[in-house]
Amino acid sequence: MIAVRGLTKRYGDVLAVDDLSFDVQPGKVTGFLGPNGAGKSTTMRVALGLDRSTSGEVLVNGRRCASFAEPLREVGALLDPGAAHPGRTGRAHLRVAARTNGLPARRVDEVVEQVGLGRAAGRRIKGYSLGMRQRLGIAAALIGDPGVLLFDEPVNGLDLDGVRWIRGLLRQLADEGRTVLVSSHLLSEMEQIADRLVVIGRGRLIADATTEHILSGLGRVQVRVRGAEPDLLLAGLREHGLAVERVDAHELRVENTTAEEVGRLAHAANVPLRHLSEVRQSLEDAYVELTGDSVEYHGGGAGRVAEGAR
Ligand SMILES: Nc1ncnc2c1ncn2[C@@H]1O[C@H](COP(=O)(O)OP(=O)(O)OP(=O)(O)O)[C@@H](O)[C@H]1O
Repeated sequence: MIAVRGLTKRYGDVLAVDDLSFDVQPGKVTGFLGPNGAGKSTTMRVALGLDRSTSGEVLVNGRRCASFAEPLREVGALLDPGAAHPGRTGRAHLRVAARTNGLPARRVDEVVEQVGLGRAAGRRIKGYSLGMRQRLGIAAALIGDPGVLLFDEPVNGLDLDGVRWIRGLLRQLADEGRTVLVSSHLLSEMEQIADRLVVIGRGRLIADATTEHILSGLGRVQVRVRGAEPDLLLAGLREHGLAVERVDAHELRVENTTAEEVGRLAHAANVPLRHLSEVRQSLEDAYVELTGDSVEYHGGGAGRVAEGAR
């Protein structure tokens, strides 16, 4: 389990993470979602003890990572697949990781097999494709058989086969009861992988709930309507408590209702209609709106998705 508690991280004038708190539970894939620069990598680096928090803390299994004598047995991470020494072979890279964490040499062969690195393990890392580097990084994350795993944008730059393989692996790791946190800036990717989502923007928490709950709250329906007398129609709809906005001189946009309801109210107000349609906002558009101005949404504003069913 991972517990992020009031985490704040400043780099000079840049507030990268701003009083962030959330839990990551075992047995589930938790997606860590936010636009570029939202603070995902910073949170992960602090969690791993690679960076110090300005205030607050991240606990892994109740302790700070820096306090683990053999950290790879507790927590594995894929942060920067380019970080391995290019002149070493993949196998040598993994041997160093095993040795410094008191792990038996056989773990090297086991993880090479598990990630499908095959014969490439004997080649120098500088000749690796991005996909092979990702697999090597994941092998290093898994080498200590840890209960907690952090993956920072693991599907970046992978082909479809690689993406499918990572999805399957994340699911398997969660099904084995491990705590799995995986970051992405793509809602479409997380939608397919994550059981829960922690959404951040500008370092602050925007949403923390099941993926299903967040998705159902995002793709809202709007009704577009054009009538013979827009002013009369607008007044008639507002009278019934509907949120109505003017799109232009002729068209109105009505939130959180159905075309049928708007048609019924227009009829009651005696306004002939020229156009009536329902538009479902795309999830990606909704996500951009949700994360676009996180300050506006923070603290229970209209766009904030609160905790729902677990
Ligand atoms: N070492 C650093 N020095 C200065 N600023 C930093 C440093 N690391 C991160 N930042 C800044 O902190 C903010 C959060 O960055 P971070 O990399 O954590 O975001 P992210 O959500 O992981 O984004 P991305 O998806 O682009 O990786 C950004 O404004 C970034 O420029």
